[in-house]
Amino acid sequence: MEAFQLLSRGGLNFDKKRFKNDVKLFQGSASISVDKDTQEETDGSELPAELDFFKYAQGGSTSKRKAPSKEAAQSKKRKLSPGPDETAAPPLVAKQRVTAKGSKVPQAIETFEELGERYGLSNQLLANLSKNGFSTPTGIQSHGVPILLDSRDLAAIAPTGTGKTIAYLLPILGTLKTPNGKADGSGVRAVIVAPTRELAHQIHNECLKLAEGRKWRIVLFSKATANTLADKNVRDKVDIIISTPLRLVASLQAGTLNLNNVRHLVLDEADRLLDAEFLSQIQEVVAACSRTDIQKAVFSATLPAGAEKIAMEMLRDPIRVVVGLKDTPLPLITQTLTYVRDDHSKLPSLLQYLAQPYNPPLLVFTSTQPRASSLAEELVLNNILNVDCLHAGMTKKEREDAMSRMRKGESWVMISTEVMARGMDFKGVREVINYDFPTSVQSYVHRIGRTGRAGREGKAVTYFTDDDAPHLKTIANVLLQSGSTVPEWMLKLPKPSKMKRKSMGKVKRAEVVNPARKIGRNDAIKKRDMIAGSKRREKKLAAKEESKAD
Ligand SMILES: Nc1ncnc2c1ncn2[C@@H]1O[C@H](COP(=O)(O)OP(=O)(O)OP(=O)(O)O)[C@@H](O)[C@H]1O
Repeated sequence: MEAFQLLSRGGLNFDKKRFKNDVKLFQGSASISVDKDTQEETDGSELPAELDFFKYAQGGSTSKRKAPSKEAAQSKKRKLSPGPDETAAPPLVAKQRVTAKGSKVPQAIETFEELGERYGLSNQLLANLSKNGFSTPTGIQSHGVPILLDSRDLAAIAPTGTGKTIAYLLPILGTLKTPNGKADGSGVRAVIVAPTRELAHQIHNECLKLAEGRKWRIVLFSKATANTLADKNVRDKVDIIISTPLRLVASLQAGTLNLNNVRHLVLDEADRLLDAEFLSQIQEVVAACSRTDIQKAVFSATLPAGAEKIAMEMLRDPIRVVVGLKDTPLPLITQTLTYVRDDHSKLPSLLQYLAQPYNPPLLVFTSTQPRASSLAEELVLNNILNVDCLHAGMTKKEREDAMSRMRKGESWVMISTEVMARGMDFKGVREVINYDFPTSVQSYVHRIGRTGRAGREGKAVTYFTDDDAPHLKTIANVLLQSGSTVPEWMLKLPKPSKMKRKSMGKVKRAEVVNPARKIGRNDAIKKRDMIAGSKRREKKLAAKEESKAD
């Protein structure tokens, strides 16, 4: 059985003693990095003297550490080899614990074929699963699919990259049966909501692959398609809409969309959709889905208590499934917390990191759009190859182009903001760098979850400065929970107050990552082109000289 399935499958009693060798394999990764001008290396027991965190901590030592740099050794082994999707699955693994709470929980499946026997899932759907390489269900698929096919409401919490998309798409397609609502009256029958355009697009693609061979009309809701669907005759033939909340609400308010035949409503990245920014839009969508027998499901890798309460109130007699530990990254991701003295020291640290062989594509998260653009420019000016940037301040076309380069493996370093943190599935991303500290545990879990997908190994590095220190313990606990070892002094830091927790990652940072450089984007591009031109001329000249010598 593939490592991915093993890792993410259910198994109610995870016996740590019995699997102690596997457990060991998961441990020993939170560490510690490179000691040059701007970064300090720390190990499990001692605190670098320069770190002034004792103002937060009670106890610990001030002596300098002497631990060897495990990171440096590892980086020597790294190869610069862009190849988005070919990473091998890891050789281990332990089963993840699954808890399913609710009344009359349906039995989980072991194989997709059981769905044919138990629920009459069509051979075509089963064939499409296998055609896409989905031979064995993951944990959330084993447990979640029967629940949804039993027409139950579901709150599903499962780690990043463990196949939640298929867990809700498969039952929807399995239940819709005939296309164009012939048997079910007219009008859209399923709505899937996602927080970003890019994620909605990705879900749409997954849905098309799974639906291949059937004539279901599956629409990615955009300005253009919303206009087309304003015509009721067209709209009535649509089976599934995949959309961001705002787009749906705009059409509902314009009276050009009707959701009163919707039988399935899925909120992907539910905690994000139920936060203050989206909540009223989601409430409007839910209210518009007026069928009393509608099935609702919420999915996410994280579901903090507040969001869970709202979700549970929205669902009817729900079953709550949790795979692994809530709000916890997969142990497949090697996590590192790296000290950098201050914000200005991050750029040299990153350049130093990129000067070593690394595994592209690499995803780098900044806290704001201007910082993402500024960092991308700086990398280009420093001759880093194939740098790209994607944030919500870019035009639709720019975002689509950046996505397309990323999918084709043409981007080696992608700089982004929270917009890319959730749901995006680039299987080949092997390294994530949190250039700016995440704003919450959830943000951390989702950002680093862009690597370590579908059973592959990944690596996540998080830079922290003195300003981030009050929140270090919160993230250190996440590392610990996911099986990484964490320096003891970090765990001795006091717990931040509720007030403090809210300020996590919200340090005031300059818009430009290199304040020494005050040039605009155009100047940066000009300079890059000039450098490239001069290199080309040099090469030409050298070639001429060579041929003369011959
Ligand atoms: N049964 C399966 N076997 C093998 N691969 C699978 C299976 N199900 C899904 N995958 C693959 O796993 C990857 C991750 O799936 P998906 O994007 O649905 O994860 P997710 O749990 O929704 O992650 P996130 O929380 O980040 O949104 C995808 O590339 C998908 O094709």
